[in-house]
Amino acid sequence: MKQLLPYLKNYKKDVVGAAIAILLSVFTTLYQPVLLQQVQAELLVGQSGAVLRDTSLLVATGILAIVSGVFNVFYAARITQGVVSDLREDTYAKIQTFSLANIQKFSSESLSVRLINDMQQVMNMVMTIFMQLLRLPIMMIGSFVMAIVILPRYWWAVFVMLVLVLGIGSYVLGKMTGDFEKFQIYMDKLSGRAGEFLQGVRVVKSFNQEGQEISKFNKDSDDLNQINIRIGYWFSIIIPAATLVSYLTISLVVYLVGTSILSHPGDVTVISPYVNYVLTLLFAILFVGMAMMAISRGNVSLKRIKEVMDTEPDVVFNDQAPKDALAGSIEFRDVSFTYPDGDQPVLKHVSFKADPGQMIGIVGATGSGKSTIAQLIDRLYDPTAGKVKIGGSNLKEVSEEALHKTVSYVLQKPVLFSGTIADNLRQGKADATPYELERAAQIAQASEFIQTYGDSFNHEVEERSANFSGGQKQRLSIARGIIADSPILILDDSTSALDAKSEKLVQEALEKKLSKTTVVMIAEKIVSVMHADKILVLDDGKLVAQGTHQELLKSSPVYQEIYQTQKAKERKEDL
Ligand SMILES: Nc1ncnc2c1ncn2[C@@H]1O[C@H](COP(=O)(O)OP(=O)(O)OP(=O)(O)O)[C@@H](O)[C@H]1O
Repeated sequence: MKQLLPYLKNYKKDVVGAAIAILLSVFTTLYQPVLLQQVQAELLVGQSGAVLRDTSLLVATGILAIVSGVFNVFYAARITQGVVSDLREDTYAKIQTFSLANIQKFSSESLSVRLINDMQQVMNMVMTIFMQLLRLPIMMIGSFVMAIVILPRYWWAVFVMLVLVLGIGSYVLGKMTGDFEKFQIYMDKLSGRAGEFLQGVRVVKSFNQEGQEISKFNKDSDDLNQINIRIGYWFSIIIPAATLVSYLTISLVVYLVGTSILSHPGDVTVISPYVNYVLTLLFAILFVGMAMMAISRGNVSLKRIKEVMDTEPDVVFNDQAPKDALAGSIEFRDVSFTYPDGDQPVLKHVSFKADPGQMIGIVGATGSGKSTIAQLIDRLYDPTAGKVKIGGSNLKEVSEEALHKTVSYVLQKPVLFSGTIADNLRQGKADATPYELERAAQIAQASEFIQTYGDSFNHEVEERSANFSGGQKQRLSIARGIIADSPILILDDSTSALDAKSEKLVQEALEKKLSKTTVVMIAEKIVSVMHADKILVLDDGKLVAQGTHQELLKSSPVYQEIYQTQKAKERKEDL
């Protein structure tokens, strides 16, 4: 809860407004039964002037209760919206500083549940605090004291009732707290499941896996339901049990007052306000129970948000370093790397150099560590051991801006965002001119299909880029990578969905038009990189050979094997 205090400071006036409104509202609630008792007593003795005065006062306190209630809601809502939206923005900004390793540790689904569902729970908690928390203890103590003051002879009845109802409430709340925690964890799981299905919907459909996906989803949904039912079950016990205890107390007191009315005739006027105070006490306790539930639930969520806020980004940039682009050289010096959730190194003592303007090919079996090298060049992760340098500087000493100006990374799986084609290309260079858009599209062999759209670069990309083929998406993401004219361009198997002719055209265009750019080309097929200035051969995380195609054919058995296997396969396909 301490975590919310700095946010509350921005809403001091609203907090004061809410507190004043609550105090007024509590005062009117507790004062009304006293006025009622006075009116009854005055009616019995026929004091019509006093009846009129106190009835008017009763109406006035009623109006005050309504007005203060409205103001209370107004201020509480302003505080809640303000505090939670500030907290949400800060949490989102914090997530933006996370490295891939940070995100992987939480899982992207859990982060989105924390940003949306957990924030909603915190919102309920803050609203409850400013609507109920100050009011309820005063109401509880006030109605308890007033019930004793107006009927002191039976003080023990209301005391026993209080103990019983509080006992039931704290027992039930204790049972529920663990379930709130489980609820949020099941929410993470369920939204992870839904996210995975939606991302892989094509695979699910083509492999006819809908039935299996539905049963997995239903199982997680049932688990969530079970928790919800259990929470509802405890909730359904607390209200009838507490109400029963209160009505038994009232019946007992009415019976006791009835049997002793002759010796205490004044008690007639006490019954109605007494019932009022006992019921106020009951509702105050019930609302405290509900408020405690909202608070305990909100606290669970706040703890989950705090975990995000307290996480230090794994990758920290040097903000003091120059912001200009660096030269296009790359050096790996004895680099080893293990993924945060892995137990085996996926890169082992890798060392190589690339000079500005060179084309570097990286080949190796699937899972040999090719993409990992690319991710280390773009500093998505830091090496576990060794150094990665670009432009002669250790990446740990480079500013984030300089790195992003120097390295352009075209991912293995092309990702486009909803918006127009131009919007997507301009993610590579925000102020790209139409000429630059066209040049990048031509190099990536995307120009031809873009021109088939009447609206050309203004053609809309649908959500998850569903209106483009795999090859078109790859061409557009290559164009986005090219447009910035960065000194280093990484193409991570980025031409795999292109036909052989288009792939060759992209390579020729890259060689001709980006001759000063250091291109790191990761490829499954050797034919895609055989013209590179240097080819790195990876085998199970180790750099087993490096050199030109001709050199490797002579010196590297691994390279020869890959090349011969691929050639044999090609021949078979040609037949
Ligand atoms: N985010 C990750 N977390 C944990 N392990 C990972 C992660 N990404 C990759 N790996 C593991 O690291 C190893 C190297 O993966 P990498 O993606 O670098 O291989 P690759 O040579 O690019 O493979 P491919 O040709 O199939 O793309 C693999 O064993 C893979 O399972």
